[in-house]
Amino acid sequence: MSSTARPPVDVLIRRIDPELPLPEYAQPGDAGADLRTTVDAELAPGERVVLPTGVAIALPDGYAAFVHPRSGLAARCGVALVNAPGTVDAGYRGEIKVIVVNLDPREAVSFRRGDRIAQLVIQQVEKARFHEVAELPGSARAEGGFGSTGGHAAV
Ligand SMILES: O=c1ccn([C@H]2C[C@H](O)[C@@H](COP(=O)(O)OP(=O)(O)OP(=O)(O)O)O2)c(=O)[nH]1
Ligand SMILES: [Mg+2]
Repeated sequence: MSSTARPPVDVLIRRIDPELPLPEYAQPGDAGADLRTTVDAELAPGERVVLPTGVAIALPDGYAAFVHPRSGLAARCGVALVNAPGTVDAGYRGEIKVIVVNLDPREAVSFRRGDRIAQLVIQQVEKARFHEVAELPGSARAEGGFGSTGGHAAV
């Protein structure tokens, strides 16, 4: 059977921390490559921290990388990313960082150097050319916003 998978995009990566493994896809079909923290950290309930990952990348033009949370950490420990998904621009050459928050109301959470804390999803992104107009074309939704289709109180 022939595969319909597209070939992976080539991304240059620089190891800032030479001892830790590069980001890896845990399973062949995974969308995100796991990122590791290079430092230990303990977060009290409600505390946030910026964790370094020890890697920097150069994406091709027309791509971006998105720093997504790991669902297991969220479900087990209440760990979220403050800016999820974090956006890594194609032109960014600095170390990828992860802005982690402990949303558990009672328990502290600990990370050890090398722990997988987030996942990096690489995607093609469109660039818009904005055309200013006085009136936008009509649509079924029109200006109906949050909750306007029912189920929650409309804002
Ligand atoms: O989770 C993240 C999000 C961003 N970045 C890096 C890559 C990105 O290209 C840069 C800027 O991110 P963003 O544009 O989201 O932040 P900003 O506050 O708008 O900063 P800037 O004014 O530098 O664009 O920071 C990370 O390392 N991790
Ligand atoms: Mg920005």
